[in-house]
Amino acid sequence: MDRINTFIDSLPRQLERDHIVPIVSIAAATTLLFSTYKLFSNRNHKGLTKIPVPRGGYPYFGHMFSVGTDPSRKFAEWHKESGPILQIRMGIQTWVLIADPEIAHKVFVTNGVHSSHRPHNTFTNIYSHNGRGIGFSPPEKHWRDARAAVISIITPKYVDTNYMVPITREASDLAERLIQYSKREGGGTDPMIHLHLNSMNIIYMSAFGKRFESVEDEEFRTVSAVVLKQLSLAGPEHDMASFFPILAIVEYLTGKTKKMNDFINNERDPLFKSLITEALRREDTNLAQELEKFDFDDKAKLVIMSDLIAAGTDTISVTLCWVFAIMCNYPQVQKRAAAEIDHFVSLYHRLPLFSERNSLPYCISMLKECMRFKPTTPFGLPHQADQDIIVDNYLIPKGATLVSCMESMHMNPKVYDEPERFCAERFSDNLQLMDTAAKGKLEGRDHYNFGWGRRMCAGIYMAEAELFVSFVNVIARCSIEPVVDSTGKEHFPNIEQAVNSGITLTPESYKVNFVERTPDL
Ligand code: HEM
Repeated sequence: MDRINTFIDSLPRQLERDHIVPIVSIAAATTLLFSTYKLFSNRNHKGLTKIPVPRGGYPYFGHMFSVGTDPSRKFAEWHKESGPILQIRMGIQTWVLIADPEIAHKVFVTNGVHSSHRPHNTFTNIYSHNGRGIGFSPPEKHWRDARAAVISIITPKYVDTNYMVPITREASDLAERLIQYSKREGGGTDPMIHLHLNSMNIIYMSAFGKRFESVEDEEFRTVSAVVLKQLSLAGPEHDMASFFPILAIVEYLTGKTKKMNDFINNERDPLFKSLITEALRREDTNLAQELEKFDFDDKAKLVIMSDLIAAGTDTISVTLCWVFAIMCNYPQVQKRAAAEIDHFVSLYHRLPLFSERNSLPYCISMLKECMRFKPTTPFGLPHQADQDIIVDNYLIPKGATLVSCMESMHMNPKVYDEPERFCAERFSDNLQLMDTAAKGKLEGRDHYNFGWGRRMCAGIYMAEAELFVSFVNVIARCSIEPVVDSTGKEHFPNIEQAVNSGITLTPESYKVNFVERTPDL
């Protein structure tokens, strides 16, 4: 009951507690009736193994209050106790949590036809104008067309021909900015905003044919805020009504759903409309122009562009933010990576291109290990089963939200030796492109950050090109060092804690010094 009271206390202040108690009680009664009905109407699945249910479930609320503020850690704890596949209830929703890549492969790839929907979410429904675009649309014709249109301008060949110059220029600017801001600010700089400008400029150039000069740019700040707000609102914590339908009343009374609608209709849409109009007038080819060749309505075009900017910005900056934090904490690894880059430069008097990545095997393996060690998203983007699925004799019920638990998967001792240890050479025998590894056989996968099956990330090649080129440029120019306070104490970024930012899992905000070691080449 304490947990229920805590929950009630946490609800928006505009609603008096006295109003909420009856609402929640009605909800509890409704669900009890609903559960009883479900119990009697359930089909008989004789001979199947029941998916283990972790401790901590409560009537009506299910595991909602046991999940706590760090669901990724909690799920990892449950997996350790109860196994690699678990079933929990989150209000009226059933979630199936998966920590074993073999099971995930069977669920998302072998049974991909029935495991590629996205679960209902109030915000993503508003965001996507009822299922338009790629990321949150049902796996039907519109999604296939939208995905194909976007993939056509981020294929490896297209990226090599069209984006390598901007990627390299942005990476060089990033290194310079990090050095200058470290000098200017004294006491270190927080790299996050600079990383955001770096990844935003690349995807912005390809989508709209324009870029921003500095992190102070007014428009950059506006677009950046819209992107981050979208990613944050898409998190399940903003969607209580999908777990407890009765709370739709609360969300209506507090105006939460209206605020989401207002944000999309009055902020996101006008911004993207004007960006598209501007992009269509440009001479250089960009995605906005490419989309004109397809039969999408205006809203669909807008959502596709919004998907691309959201998918290609924060994911890259969060990943690099972890990489830099890890480098500062592991100076010997950083030195070895720098030595490998310096060796290339001493031979060719220039930095390596992405197409020459095989000359830097230590850096490739180390980047993969960073992504294994600190996953970019806690759960990828959850899928949903559109019919009952049987895997390893377990019944995954129709409608279940399917969650790939990245942290648990990446710390699974069945897959990785000594998973808790950061081991930069771990992938020395698997230097293939992340794109090839993700799309190939299960045994050849390096990590699972890019998700699964039909909904797998559409931009893996571009993502790795950005990560590699940005990393090489920064480490070639400077060393990443801890901030030293007036008593001489060194302060390292905290890599033990992660902050759940909706879809991504970011490091706690930190400052480090990017100390120049070589001039720009
Ligand atoms: C480190 C960088 C990135 C990470 C970790 C990442 C991760 C992911 C994940 C986990 C998904 C969901 C997969 C699933 O449902 O199983 C996804 C989807 C997607 N990603 Fe990425 N991504 C990254 C970069 C990019 C970039 C650079 C682009 C585009 C240029 C991109 C475009 C997309 C798109 C369009 C989807 C939606 C796919 C669909 O629903 O069909 N991503 N990404």
